Amino acid sequence: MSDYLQSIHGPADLKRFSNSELVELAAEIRQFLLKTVAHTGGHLAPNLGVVELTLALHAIFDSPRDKIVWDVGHQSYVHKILTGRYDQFQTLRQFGGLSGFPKPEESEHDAFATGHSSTSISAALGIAKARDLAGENHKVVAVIGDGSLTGGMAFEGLNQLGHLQTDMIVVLNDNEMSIAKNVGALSRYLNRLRMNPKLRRLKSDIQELIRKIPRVGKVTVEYLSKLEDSLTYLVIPGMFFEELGITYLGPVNGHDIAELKVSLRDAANRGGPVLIHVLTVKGKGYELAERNPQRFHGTGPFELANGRKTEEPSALSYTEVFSRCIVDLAKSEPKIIAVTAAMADGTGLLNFSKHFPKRFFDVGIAEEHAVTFAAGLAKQGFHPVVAIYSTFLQRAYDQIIHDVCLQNLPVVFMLDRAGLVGADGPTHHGVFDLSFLRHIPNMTVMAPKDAAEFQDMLYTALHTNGPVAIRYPRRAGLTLEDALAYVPLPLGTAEILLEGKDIAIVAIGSMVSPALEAAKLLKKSGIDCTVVNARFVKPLDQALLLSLLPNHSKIITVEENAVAGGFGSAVAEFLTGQGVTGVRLKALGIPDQFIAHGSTEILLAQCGLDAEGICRAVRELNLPAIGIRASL
Ligand SMILES: Cc1ncc(C[n+]2csc(CCOP(=O)(O)OP(=O)(O)O)c2C)c(N)n1
Ligand SMILES: CC(=O)[C@@H](O)[C@H](O)COP(=O)(O)O
Ligand SMILES: [Mg+2]
Repeated sequence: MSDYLQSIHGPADLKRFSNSELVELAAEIRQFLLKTVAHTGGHLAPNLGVVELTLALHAIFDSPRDKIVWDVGHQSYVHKILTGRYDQFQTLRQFGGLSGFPKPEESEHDAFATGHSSTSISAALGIAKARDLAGENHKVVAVIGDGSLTGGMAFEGLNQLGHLQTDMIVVLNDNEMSIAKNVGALSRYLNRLRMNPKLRRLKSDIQELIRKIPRVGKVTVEYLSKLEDSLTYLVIPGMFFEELGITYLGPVNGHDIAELKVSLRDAANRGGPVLIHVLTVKGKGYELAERNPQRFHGTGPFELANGRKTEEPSALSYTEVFSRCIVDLAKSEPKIIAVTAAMADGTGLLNFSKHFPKRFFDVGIAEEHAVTFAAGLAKQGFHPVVAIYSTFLQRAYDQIIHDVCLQNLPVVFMLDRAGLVGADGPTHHGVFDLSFLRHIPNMTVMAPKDAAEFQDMLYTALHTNGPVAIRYPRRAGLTLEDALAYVPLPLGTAEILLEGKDIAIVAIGSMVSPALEAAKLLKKSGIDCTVVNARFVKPLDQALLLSLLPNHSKIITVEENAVAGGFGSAVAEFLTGQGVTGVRLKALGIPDQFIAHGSTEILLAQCGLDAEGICRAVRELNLPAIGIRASL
């Protein structure tokens, strides 16, 4: 095994490497990736697949002068290692350590921050246009996966790229995988290109032949060039990218550094928009990941020898509860349809897809489409359940308003990963959904305090004639006595869990449990709290809130969502709207800043959203204030 990595401080150091040395370096990087990610966890398989591609990119281009934009950015580890972050790499995804995604604050080589998919072509085009407007001269490369290419934004970018004819390269990293096997007509199309290298050779043979015919006047040249087009379309149906005005190169073997370098150089020399179709193997070089790339797409720490997770997640997660219940409920309710945007496993719908293949739709990475598709189903009498991580639903804000809520359609939104998600960091924290959903007319918004209540909420949502969102966190460790039991909840009803007299803590969802814990601790120091499980952010339990007022002049709300516009705001709006004065209100939640990556325990504590933090806030609020009394 070579020992080159230590000596690479930046991509400039790569320029002196021969192709055979780069091959050795690729092997060394793979070992380093495996050793480190087995310890830290992270997106292993995507990175193992792009080792040669990243080496070739940095060997040909001159970062940071040339800009490389990584789509999603979960495959940027090799780029990080080669751009001066080798020494810090063992801090990957840990609090205070390297981010798992490109981050311009971290390095000048990270040309653009990413985390959500399908943005790279648009961002790179903007960067390339800015270069042209400023009269600068450098190259811009977008690296996008075949999964991310299914996102609508990618096509919006390609559409403008073909129109503007900007000098820019799109590297399409095609490993036939999204997180799961890539699906859809586009994937089928790429497959045809991939399977047809012979036809591609035939195309260049035809072009070569026509070029060799002696020129006999303009008309003949035009005729021949039309003939070339027709023959091309004849042998390769739908040369989609070229039709858009983007030169298509490939397919290229993404594990052959020499071939990659030739293609990248060729693309750079051509100028104008070029797409290079690169074929890679997700998980390359680690047999277990090659065999099961989905398992190693994103992984926690694991044992290298057998791939087993070092820390098995404790007990039950909300995802698992959902997975079981939706199958159970769908057995007696044939109108239930499940929709995912490329996250069948992550959202717990894999189970459903096996039980009800005809009632399950993976639409690809296309959250906007998923929501409007569900709206169409609902309009025709079905009851779609759209399971999308909170952070990715941000994409579909307009579709929720315009296509679902405006028509009051019964679509159920299952917002997994709501709140702080931990190691993925600010691009993935789901801390805005309560704010962006609760103000939409017709929408019902709920958040469960535990697994049993979660089941009741799912049942209630499926028996509500209008849009409903249920948001729940990534964290596991739930218990459930009665596996499949459902109690319908009257909409907009909260519950008092603990009666006290000094202060009311009104908590929602994941914050109910730390609120109860805080109340226990506070009781020991003589502060007697009422604890309310709000259950609904919309409709609010207005009667219960008003009933607190005679005995509580201090109310504290707690939510794992941005304070701005969230649950606490809803309570404050309601109380001020009622003309209530003299109540001291405090809203605890995510402050007005992006929260870093790290363990959720650390992050929650940092935001004051653990029992200790709630105690602190209660004590502060409980300090005597002169002349304040609640009144209606
Ligand atoms: C908008 C959005 N939806 C979903 C995801 C979750 N996600 C992350 S990577 C990924 C698959 C991407 O596939 P591809 O681009 O082909 O990259 P690969 O992992 O195969 O290298 C998905 C669905 C995301 N990051 N952003
Ligand atoms: C890169 C990406 O967006 C996903 O792979 C995400 O990291 C998955 O998160 P979970 O591990 O919470 O499913
Ligand atoms: Mg892929």
